[in-house]
Amino acid sequence: MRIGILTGGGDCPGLNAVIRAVVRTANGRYGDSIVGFRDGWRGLLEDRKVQIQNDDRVDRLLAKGGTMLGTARVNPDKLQAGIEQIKQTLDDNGVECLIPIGGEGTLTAARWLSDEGVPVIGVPKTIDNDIACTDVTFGHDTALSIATEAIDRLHTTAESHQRVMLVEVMGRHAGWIAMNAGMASGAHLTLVPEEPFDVDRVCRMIKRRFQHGDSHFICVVAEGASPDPASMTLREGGIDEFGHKIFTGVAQQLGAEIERRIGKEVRTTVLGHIQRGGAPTSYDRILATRFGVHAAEAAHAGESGKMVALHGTRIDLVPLDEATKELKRVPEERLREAAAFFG
Ligand SMILES: Nc1ncnc2c1ncn2[C@@H]1O[C@H](COP(=O)(O)OP(=O)(O)OP(=O)(O)O)[C@@H](O)[C@H]1O
Ligand SMILES: O=P(O)(O)OC[C@H]1O[C@](O)(CO)[C@@H](O)[C@@H]1O
Ligand SMILES: [Mg+2]
Repeated sequence: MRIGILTGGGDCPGLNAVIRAVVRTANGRYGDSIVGFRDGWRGLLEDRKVQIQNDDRVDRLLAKGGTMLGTARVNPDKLQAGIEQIKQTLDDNGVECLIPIGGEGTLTAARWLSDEGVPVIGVPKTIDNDIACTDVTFGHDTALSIATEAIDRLHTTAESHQRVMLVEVMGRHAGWIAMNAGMASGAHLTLVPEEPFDVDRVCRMIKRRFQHGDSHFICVVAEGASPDPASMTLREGGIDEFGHKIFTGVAQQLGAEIERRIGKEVRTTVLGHIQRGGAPTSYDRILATRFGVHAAEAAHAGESGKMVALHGTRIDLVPLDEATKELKRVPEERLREAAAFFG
């Protein structure tokens, strides 16, 4: 059998571990050959590929961050217009099943292809952990560890200067990184995209904490968090060529507003792409590896239109249709748990 593989959307620690596991399983167990397409869907539109051998080089990918195949975003309209080209490239390369590894965008495109009759098995990735139908995506644990360590460090410098520290973490539509990192590092407030925040309430919490004699205030802010429009207006950034909202720095703007309203000294740290770079944690290496093994097995078993998913400790197959219907946001009860430590 011949399997195609690609990585799409933002990179994420563990992508290489999936590629390695697909190759080791499909080739080692069944003698399948694997062709990798470069730079996400773009590689399929432009027929840019690499034959991936089951060799030492691939074996050493386990702990390496990033993706050996490269990744890219493609305007969804251009992608749709190129669907015949993609099918042609797959035919020309004798691909019998495609394994796209990506977030909700990549997996939505995978679903289109599957609807067009192309055998596809998706693998969910994203540090944001916002893919439905799977308990967790690989990459999240690594990003969380990096964010937690950073916030741990901010505690000591904030205490020394009696400052308010705002830490902006990734999380475009969902606040999983913010909420989990906030809880793991003992932050005093976490702001997430799921709930608009009220600036006056944030200011009241800060004032109260200092009035009680506490010496610092740490607030984790997801990049996609936004204020209640009645309480503050964020700068507009517009939409990029791939259809994504351009963020204008919510933490920085909130920090300026806090200083203006209550005169407290604020410092803002934006963790940015540091959260996505470097080696995956052992948890992510294992999850990515298990996803890769199961994706290869599913492809070989003739499954299609499915995504591998973690349920408890088991890896299952779920319909791509279900997985791409809506994003997995932080539910109310998790926000309530986190709120027990606010203030
Ligand atoms: N709604 C959509 N329908 C079809 N294809 C899409 C859609 N959204 C995105 N895509 C395609 O999938 C590619 C990857 O999507 P996107 O940039 O959102 O990354 P992703 O896979 O969701 O990962 P990330 O977690 O970084 O967002 C896009 O560049 C585009 O080609
Ligand atoms: O690498 P880029 O294109 O700046 O994308 C950043 C986005 O990708 C993610 O890391 C993953 O979806 C988001 O958290 C973030 O908003
Ligand atoms: Mg996306």
